[in-house]
Amino acid sequence: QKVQIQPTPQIVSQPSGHILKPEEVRIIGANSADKEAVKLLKSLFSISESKKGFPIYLGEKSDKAIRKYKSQIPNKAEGYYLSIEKNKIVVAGNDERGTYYGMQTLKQLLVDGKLPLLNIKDYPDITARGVVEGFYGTPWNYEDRVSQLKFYGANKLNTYIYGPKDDPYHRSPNWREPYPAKEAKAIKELVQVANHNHVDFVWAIHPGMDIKWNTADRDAAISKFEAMYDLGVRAFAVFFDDISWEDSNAAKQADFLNYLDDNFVKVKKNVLPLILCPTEYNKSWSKIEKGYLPTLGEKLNPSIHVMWTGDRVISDIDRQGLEWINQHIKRKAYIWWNFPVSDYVRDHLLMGPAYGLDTGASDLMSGFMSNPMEFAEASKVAIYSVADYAWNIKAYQSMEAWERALKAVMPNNCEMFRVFAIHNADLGPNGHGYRRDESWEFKEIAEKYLNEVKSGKWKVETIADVQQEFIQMMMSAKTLLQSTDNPALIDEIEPWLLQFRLLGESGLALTHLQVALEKNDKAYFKKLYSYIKLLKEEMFKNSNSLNQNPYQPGVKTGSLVIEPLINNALAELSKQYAQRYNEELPSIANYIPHLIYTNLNQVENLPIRYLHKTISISPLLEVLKVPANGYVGIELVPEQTVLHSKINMGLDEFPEWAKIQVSADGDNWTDYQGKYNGRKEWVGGKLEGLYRFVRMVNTSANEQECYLKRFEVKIK
Ligand SMILES: C=CCNC1=N[C@@H]2[C@@H](O)[C@H](O)[C@@H](CO)O[C@@H]2S1
Repeated sequence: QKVQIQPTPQIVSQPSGHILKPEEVRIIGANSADKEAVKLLKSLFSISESKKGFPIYLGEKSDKAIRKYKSQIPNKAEGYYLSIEKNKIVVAGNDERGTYYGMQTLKQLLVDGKLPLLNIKDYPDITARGVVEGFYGTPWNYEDRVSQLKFYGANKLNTYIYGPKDDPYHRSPNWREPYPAKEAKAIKELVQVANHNHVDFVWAIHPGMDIKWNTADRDAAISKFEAMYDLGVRAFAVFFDDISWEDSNAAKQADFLNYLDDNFVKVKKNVLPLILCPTEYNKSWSKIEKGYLPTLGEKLNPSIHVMWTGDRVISDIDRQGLEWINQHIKRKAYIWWNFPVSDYVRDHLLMGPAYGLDTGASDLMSGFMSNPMEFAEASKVAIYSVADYAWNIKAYQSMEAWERALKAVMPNNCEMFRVFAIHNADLGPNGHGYRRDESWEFKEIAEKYLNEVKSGKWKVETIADVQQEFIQMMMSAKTLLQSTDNPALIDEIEPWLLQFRLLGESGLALTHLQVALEKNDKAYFKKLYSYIKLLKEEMFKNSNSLNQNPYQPGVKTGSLVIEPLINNALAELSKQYAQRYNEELPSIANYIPHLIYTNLNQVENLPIRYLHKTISISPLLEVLKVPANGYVGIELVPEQTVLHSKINMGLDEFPEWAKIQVSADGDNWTDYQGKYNGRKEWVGGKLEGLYRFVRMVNTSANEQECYLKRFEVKIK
């Protein structure tokens, strides 16, 4: 039988039977072996004081206790040799972390009081593997982080990079200031938890918003690093991402990093190599001829890592893209993979498989970090898969890892969790154009069902298949809401569970509309229709009260297949009702008629929200580049009376290069007079007449930049 080990080991022998868990064990090498490994071993077995216990040899390749097995140990950082035999067990690490990982594997193999007889030679493909808490939004809390660090230890992830954008002591305005006592204490404790789980705690500083290239700010960074060093931090990063491009001077950034390297990292000796998050951090933003990346490649001390998100901000990672970047930065890219981060699609959860990762790229990366969602527990599904990928790249299978991840996160309800996860994977339309597959096992039935609804010739078994899926959604939501195996997870995803249950229920009711038509029961149809309306009103209420945030407020679930299926079938069946009974029912399918209006491909996929007569563009987190005659705005379908508009471009005053304009036909434009309010937002008032377009346009002759923090229009 095949043993299942996470992450997938490099070399495992075929098990030749098993032994029962020894009553008592004797540890040979306890005082020289890695102490966390010893602690883990003692937590698994009862230790006999006398000589008669079952021998477990534990230690690193330089230890006497395992000298006999030295030649079996892979000569790779964090590698280990594990052998489970009838009369002994050997856990031998190439280094301390290797021994610890050998013990983590042994722990996984101890199932139902039995151990398989086998031997393993194992080691990681990628040196630095883990998570960068680098998202916008509510930073993880202390308990989240402790739980994460333990999860990383168990899954052989060795790095956690602390860089939450919304921590004012990581970024502006207080990157120069030491943490207040309470926060400092928490970080000190987290570093200790990290050490107990063999995770390198990397503290990142983000000076880019207001750094001055002078000795004062250089030394401010050093003194902040010293303060973090005093809290136990032994690994550091410097982030220059998402800042205005004037400050993205590669030579200055490189000098700054080299100065920190020469005057802090190299001086301290026990500090890991520095990590830089560059401004030009993906290929779509790079203009090699301008020299940003080549300058970093030339000037940065060779030991400094350079982070990279791939061909785009949110991107698959492949060999070709890695070869491209590595040649320019003259080192192996340290990947910051923007999955399952959802800070640009906050109304969605990303619970699907981690795919789009090249299994032929193990020699091209120095690090692989997942940038997760603000929901720590929910992010573990993807983080688990990233752990499997980064440890053994060629063996990685995203779907298989995903199945195991679901079980790891919800051990007692993984089947119900799977129903939820499979229908909560895609992000919906977004500014990055990044999409994920969703409901892939239901798509075919959904297609068949909708075609049968349209033709009016539906089959009972198709309806039964669809009813089964909708009922399972309700069962999943209810079971998970009442589950106890991971309460922190349920707290995080509760809004989506409530929505998921209602979506399933509305789907089920929908199938009964067909029953009503079959029985020619007009009254029943109308009762069902108003029932579905009630369900949708409750979903609307959820979406306007839960998970509220200034970016993508609300709760979207099943948005790729299930929700459109229900809306399309509903529209179709109410049409059939109208034809049969010559009576129109009020439309309750929730489509938004209004559109984004732009010639900028950075924002062409941004979703439009429509709520209480206000139409708004989903905000962008990154810097928006607007070439001459570039514009972004809203197309009102059909034309409307504009009552009020608000636009926030993240600039202190309204730029002279921009104009706000309106038009009825998209050809003749009129200036829309407005002014800045106290919150540096442009505000425009009521307009006479009907308009179809409202836009911001760059009327200058050069490319300009701004942010798109808010763009909304209120109609009559
Ligand atoms: C290699 C550097 C990556 N830096 C990034 N900063 C931003 C992150 O803070 C966001 O979470 C992420 C998703 O919205 O987009 C870019 S990715």
